[in-house]
Amino acid sequence: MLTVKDVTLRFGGLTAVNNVSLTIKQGTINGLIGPNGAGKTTFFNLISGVYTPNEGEIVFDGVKLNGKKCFEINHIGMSRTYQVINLFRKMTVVENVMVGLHPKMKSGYFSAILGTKGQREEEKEVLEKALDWLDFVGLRGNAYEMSGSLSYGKQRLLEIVRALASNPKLLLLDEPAAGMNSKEKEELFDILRKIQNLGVTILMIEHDMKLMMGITDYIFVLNYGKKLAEGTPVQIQNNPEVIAAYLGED
Ligand SMILES: Nc1ncnc2c1ncn2[C@@H]1O[C@H](COP(=O)(O)OP(=O)(O)OP(=O)(O)O)[C@@H](O)[C@H]1O
Repeated sequence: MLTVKDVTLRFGGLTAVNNVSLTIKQGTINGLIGPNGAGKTTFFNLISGVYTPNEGEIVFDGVKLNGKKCFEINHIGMSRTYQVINLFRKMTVVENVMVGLHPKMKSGYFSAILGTKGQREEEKEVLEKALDWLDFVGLRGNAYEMSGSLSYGKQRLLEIVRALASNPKLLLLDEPAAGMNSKEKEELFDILRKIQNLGVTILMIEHDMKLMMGITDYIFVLNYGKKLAEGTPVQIQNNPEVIAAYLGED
């Protein structure tokens, strides 16, 4: 569903992503790992349209992405979360999810201003859908709290569900478990499985190796901008080059 071919991105003299090729299969959970500065977030920024590659090609669901803007890529079915939490902190939890749903609303700008019956009904539908999504990640009880007042782990879940609300085919998660305690990580594990069961493909950056090795079908390893290895979690854990560069002997 996603094919990246010989992609390179340079920041001046620094080659942050260096001739990387990979393929992601529909319905799988994929990990992207590697040491700090390896180019993982830059790689996410490339496939989600924040940057355009200097060289190479990115094809998603049959569409070439090079040169497309983030919102266009979102429309064709890719959504993402960020390493730094990026919620509307002064909006309620449910409103944050409604923002994720709004691009799908049918009624136009003028009916929104005039508050027509159709528009009010659609708002109600959007609210109900948003509440259903909150149920999906166990946040319905927090629906009317300010999102900025949620615990860190819950804010991460809210980011994920907001990204999911636009019904992506591919979901990119940048360090979803960062700052979570072990109970929250267990919940995240179950939620990731549920997302996979919805038919959504996942690519995630994560430093928690227990979570990564337990949940992913396939892992890609970056080191100094280059792809060092790819394989199943067992293959990656036993790869001497990956152990030397990133995982360590333990
Ligand atoms: N906008 C930018 N301008 C210049 N250099 C950048 C920019 N963004 C990232 N870099 C550099 O590109 C390299 C890759 O960074 P990137 O953030 O993609 O790594 P990462 O693998 O995500 O690291 P981490 O695990 O620390 O988040 C680093 O050397 C970084 O300093």
